[in-house]
Amino acid sequence: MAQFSPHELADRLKDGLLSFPATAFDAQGELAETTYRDHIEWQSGFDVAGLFAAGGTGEGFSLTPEENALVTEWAVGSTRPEVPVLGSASGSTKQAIRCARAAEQAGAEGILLLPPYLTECDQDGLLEHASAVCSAVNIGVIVYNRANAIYSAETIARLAEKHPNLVGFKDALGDIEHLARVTAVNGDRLFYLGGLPTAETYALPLLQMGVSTYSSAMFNFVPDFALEFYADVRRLDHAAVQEKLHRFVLPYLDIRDRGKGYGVSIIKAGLRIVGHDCGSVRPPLHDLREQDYHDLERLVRAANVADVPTTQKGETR
Ligand SMILES: O=C([O-])C(=O)C[C@H](O)[C@@H](O)C(=O)[O-]
Repeated sequence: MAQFSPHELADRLKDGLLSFPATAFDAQGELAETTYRDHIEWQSGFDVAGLFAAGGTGEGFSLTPEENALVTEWAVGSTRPEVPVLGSASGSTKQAIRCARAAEQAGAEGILLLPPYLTECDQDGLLEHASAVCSAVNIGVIVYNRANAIYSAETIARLAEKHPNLVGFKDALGDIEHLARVTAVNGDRLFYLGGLPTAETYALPLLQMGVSTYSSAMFNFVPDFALEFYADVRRLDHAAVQEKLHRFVLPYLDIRDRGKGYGVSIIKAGLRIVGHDCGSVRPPLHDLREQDYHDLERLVRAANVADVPTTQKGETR
């Protein structure tokens, strides 16, 4: 049973950093329950506004619906009670409904609706898809504007009018005109969160457009740094944001951009480096190549963004 109404949830999420925990796998690529629960406990011990299980960084796209339900249940059971957990829904409309209902049953406070796979879709199709998921649950729903699910401002308005539990719009398109339309048409009926890869990069300029928070993938392994970055953004402290971009975020992007899918793989590498190993990524992603791993390790040390256990020093994987 959810503790927050959809609107209470939105109020809570919009003014704090959002955690998107990695999903832990064992050496065979199967879910690693204890490691995952430990990771959630660690992550929820920080001052985050919400925790999104099985999102993009959580490789939600590589989980079966049964695994998705388990991961959400474990997250709900391992987080601090004050930190709301949201589940994810993806794939066909039927599968997304199944995931959304399972998350609600597991005690999730909301759902992030990921894009459906493969096919292109027009606005009527997207409206029907998102509408079916919103109708299937009572908890809050956030749509993820990305890939084949690009919602027009009008589609969002129609969804918002029909479904009081649609509370948020997460953007990973990064098209300023599109975002301006969505925010102008929908105003404060929704809250807006940034979801471009390594969302810190865009956080300060997007705040001007009403995007008051973002999904921080790097929070997984440099939580203190990510929280300080968010605080700098909200204080509009340009100098502090620039300093952190130069010291860590930009050189981090240089490593992330060396491989497709590295946006997620680099998080698992970072977790290993800081001593919170959550295993490898699942195909179709692959882990960082050795040189990239070592470069990330050197960067984490040089930028002084996390403690690196001494046993990790110079260790090859
Ligand atoms: O679904 C997710 O995990 C995210 O949206 C995380 C993002 O990919 C992004 O915001 C990031 O990399 O910080």
